[in-house]
Amino acid sequence: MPGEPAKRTKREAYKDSLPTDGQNAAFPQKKFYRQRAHANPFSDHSLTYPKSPAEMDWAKYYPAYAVKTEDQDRQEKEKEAAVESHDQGQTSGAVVKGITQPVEIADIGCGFGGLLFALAPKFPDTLLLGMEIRMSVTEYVQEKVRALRVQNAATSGYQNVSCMRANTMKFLPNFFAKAQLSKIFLCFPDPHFKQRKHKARIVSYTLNSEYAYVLKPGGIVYTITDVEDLHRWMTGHFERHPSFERVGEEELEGDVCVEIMRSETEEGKKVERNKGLKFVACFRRIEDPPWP
Ligand SMILES: C[S@@+](CC[C@H](N)C(=O)[O-])C[C@H]1O[C@@H](n2cnc3c(N)ncnc32)[C@H](O)[C@@H]1O
Repeated sequence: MPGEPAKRTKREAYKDSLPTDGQNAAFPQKKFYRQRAHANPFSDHSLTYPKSPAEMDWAKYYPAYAVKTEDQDRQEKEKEAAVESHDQGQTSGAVVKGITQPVEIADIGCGFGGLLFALAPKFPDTLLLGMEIRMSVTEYVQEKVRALRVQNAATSGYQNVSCMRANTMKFLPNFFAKAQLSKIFLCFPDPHFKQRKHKARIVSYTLNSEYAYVLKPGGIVYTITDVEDLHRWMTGHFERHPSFERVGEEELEGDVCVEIMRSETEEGKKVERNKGLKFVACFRRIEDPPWP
């Protein structure tokens, strides 16, 4: 495309100009991280992912939670046991490598991270992870996490939030063990309007089974969209799934996550500006789903 090389050069120049000492407190400039809206979830993005959740080294994402050397032996043993039970098809449990506690909140398709940055101070003792397929967008969130950690060094703020590049449609169970997560957010997922593109939607019966697998019983999937057809699609697929029940309106009113999801996501703000509608639906992971 005409103009592309110049744009790339500016982006590269900006990135090269960033200080490398890790102490830069300035927020990244979004304009240098914008990327075309859709990445194909079926193409090979040469993504790296662990063979199993027990193989994943989380320390670089949450350095303040890195395990001390004396705990490493114990963790290695737990990891070996977990890998063994995973290979045998048993429950692996939320054994994590490199950090002291597992990630519990996942924002799938986190975009520029607005939800994560608003949730992190509300859940200071919980680890939150954004997962995003677009490389530049992931880099933006990672840079912003780094800047927020520098700005909040005195209070250790934002050490509990991180972001990784991942295609969750392909690799979610590689990162999370059975019953590890307490909340999953699916905020303003790409609508993929055309019928032949519906298979790229991040809600489907099969993907819902993966969400059910990584969620604790009682854990919640939060969904929000401005596309009514997609809202009906998501609601239909979750309501039909035996592992989920819909959370009632009354309960949602008192949930701070719903409030944040409506107001703090980039897409939510855009819809607000355009005076559009927002459809919210949440689903609880049932403890003992009925046998079909
Ligand atoms: C419309 S944006 C919404 C961003 C953000 N959640 C918000 O509400 O502002 C959808 C995001 O999901 C990401 N995405 C789509 N498919 C994905 C996948 N399979 N794995 C990870 N991220 C994905 C896209 O790259 C995009 O950033």
